[in-house]
Amino acid sequence: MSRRPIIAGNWKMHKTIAEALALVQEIKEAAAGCDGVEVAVCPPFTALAPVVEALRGTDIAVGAQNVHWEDKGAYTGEISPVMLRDAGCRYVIIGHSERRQYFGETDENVNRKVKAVFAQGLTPIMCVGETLAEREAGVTEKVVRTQTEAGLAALTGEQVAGMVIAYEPVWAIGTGKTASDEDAQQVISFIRGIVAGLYGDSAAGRVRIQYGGSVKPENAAGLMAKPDIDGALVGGASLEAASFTGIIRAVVSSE
Ligand SMILES: O=C(CO)COP(=O)(O)O
Repeated sequence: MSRRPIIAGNWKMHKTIAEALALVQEIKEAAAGCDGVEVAVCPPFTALAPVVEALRGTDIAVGAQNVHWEDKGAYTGEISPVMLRDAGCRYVIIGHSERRQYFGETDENVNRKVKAVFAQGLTPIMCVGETLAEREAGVTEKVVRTQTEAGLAALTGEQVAGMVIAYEPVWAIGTGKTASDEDAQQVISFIRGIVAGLYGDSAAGRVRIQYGGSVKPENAAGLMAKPDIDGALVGGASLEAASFTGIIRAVVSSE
């Protein structure tokens, strides 16, 4: 089963509109011809519509970094799936560890958001991953299983097959510490097994599962060469065109 890898840049809380437009212009030029992988950028909300406009006519997709589960209502400060579709998004990152850690995101809310995003025809990038304390306590699989099962509850097999899951060990995010290729492969293959148990082999064979956590041009090819790793969710290295496109090229050449 061949799955097209997806390299997505999670810009987090970085870039004004002008900076965002300058970055996507460079990415657009440098990523032209990298057809073997799908490329996506996830700017902050304020830059979504201008970035969508700047990327019109290219294959580069745009994603948001969070969403509310209701389509509209009295939820001051929130952004709905309808609004993200309206802005031209294709993807939505849901359940990032920074949202779990700093903003009280729960597994239950992740699941609500995943379902709400599908209802608007958008594709979730659902994040799971253990903290350092959890890894050291030997409960990585337990934590990842709980997050994955709760996040994927009550979906259809076709929905799961079409979505993206990102395995991001919290201890590897922004720390410069990357999971070894083998450790990342092991947990990602474990997640694929959970999907198989819940939704069958067909969905498990099609769902794309990314690795995220200090991915750089130097370590991307080794990670992507692993059989179950279908791309990367890139933080810091996605903020500069040279490093982001370096990752894309490393992945294209390892395919
Ligand atoms: O959180 C991440 C992507 O969502 C990873 O961030 P870094 O690539 O900066 O470690």
